[in-house]
Amino acid sequence: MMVEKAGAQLIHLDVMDGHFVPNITIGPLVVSAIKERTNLPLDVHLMIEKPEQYLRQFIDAGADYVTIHYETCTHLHRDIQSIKESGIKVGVAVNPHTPLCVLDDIIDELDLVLIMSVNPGFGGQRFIQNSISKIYQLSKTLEERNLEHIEIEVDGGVTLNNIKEISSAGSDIVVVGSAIYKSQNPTKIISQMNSILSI
Ligand SMILES: O=C(CO)[C@@H](O)[C@H](O)COP(=O)(O)O
Repeated sequence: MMVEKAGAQLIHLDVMDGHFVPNITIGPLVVSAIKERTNLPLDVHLMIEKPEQYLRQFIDAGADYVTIHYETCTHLHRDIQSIKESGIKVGVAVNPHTPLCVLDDIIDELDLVLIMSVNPGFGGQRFIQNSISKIYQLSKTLEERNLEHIEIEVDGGVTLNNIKEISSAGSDIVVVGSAIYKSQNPTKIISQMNSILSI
């Protein structure tokens, strides 16, 4: 896989259902086909309503992380436990309008928090600048609560121009779509980003 050879560390897969977000992408069959073509961890981001009905299928398809949205889960704690019981990593994503405090009572159950830095649904959008203070705030909270093993992931509008600021604010994982896939030279972009991040 090109991005793996170029130095990507993880494959982030956007699953969209045309309900929670106004776009439709892939399902478990595609996740399992990608699993066969890479050794990188698969980070499956479920932008779907009623994710609890589909967790088993994405776990069986080979997800190493499953991330569900705070906004789609009526019984978030139960859904987190279902993912954890399968032995893979669990993440919770928050939309740009959702304050981090909604995670206060479940955050210690998590492996990852995904801060959406665009409104979910489409690639190619502009990074929402307020996300920087959100990343700082989460990073500070994790430090204060002795939860620094929880990874902070940032998704949407990441480019060569802002990746340093995003990383310095405290993110551990940055998801990059258009900046790589719409580039004339994706390998070079990955290598430049890795060098900015000292990877
Ligand atoms: O989940 C989403 C959008 O819903 C993101 O993963 C974006 O698709 C990332 O793409 P760019 O913003 O980097 O183009």
